[in-house]
Amino acid sequence: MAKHGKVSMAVVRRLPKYHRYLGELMENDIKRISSYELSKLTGFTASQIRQDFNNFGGFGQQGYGYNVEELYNQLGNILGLDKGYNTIIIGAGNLGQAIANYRNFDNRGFRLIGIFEKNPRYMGLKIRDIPIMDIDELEGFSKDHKVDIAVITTPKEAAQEIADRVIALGVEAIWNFAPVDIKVPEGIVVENVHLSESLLALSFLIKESKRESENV
Ligand SMILES: NC(=O)c1ccc[n+]([C@@H]2O[C@H](COP(=O)([O-])OP(=O)(O)OC[C@H]3O[C@@H](n4cnc5c(N)ncnc54)[C@H](O)[C@@H]3O)[C@@H](O)[C@H]2O)c1
Repeated sequence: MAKHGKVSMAVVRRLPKYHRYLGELMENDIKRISSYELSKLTGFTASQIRQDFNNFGGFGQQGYGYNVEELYNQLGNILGLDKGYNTIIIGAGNLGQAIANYRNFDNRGFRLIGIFEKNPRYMGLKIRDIPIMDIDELEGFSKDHKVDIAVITTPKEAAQEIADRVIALGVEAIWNFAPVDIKVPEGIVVENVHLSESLLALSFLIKESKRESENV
């Protein structure tokens, strides 16, 4: 299993789920929770949860469980949500616009500061007050703004070139939606979101579940 620092990627993938459930518990004014209750919510075993948290020193207290708000904040810090990231989107088509319109990313510290496009018909338009700019303005823009994350929502043919371009400008993290595995130098992080791969996995699961019910 791949590791990120000392922590395995499997743990990294579970952290956002814990964080989301804890956020919901806070909304419902629940102050503390045992690992058993957290396991019923998340579907992970209680020992898995304790092991996961032990990677970061462990947070619970024997006989008390976890303080929901404290754990939520600590996991948020571990996920880096306390930092705040300047984010740009490249490709203002269907998906780029949908992401730009989603306010929740901003609420979590992913500040959208610019949208870039090559199609002239989008120039001068804004999404939630963020201007859509010509892709040729990217270099000038990044002289005045520190960009932490670039979201790539261009067709796959343009994705690698866009990635190289933003990396040359100092961007260290890419959230890539184009169905291509972008190559990056060491030290640059990429999170690929390949929606069609997820859909194919769903198709497989449908097939398996039908097969199992037919065999019952
Ligand atoms: N829409 C979805 O639900 C979905 C699902 C799975 C995967 N994807 C992937 O996400 C990406 C975007 O999909 P979409 O549906 O939004 O496509 P789209 O065609 O609506 O939008 C892509 C936009 O990128 C722009 N673009 C192209 N080259 C560019 C460049 N060099 N610089 C700046 N902008 C450039 C185009 O002008 C266009 O506006 C694609 O790679 C697609 O395969 C989308």
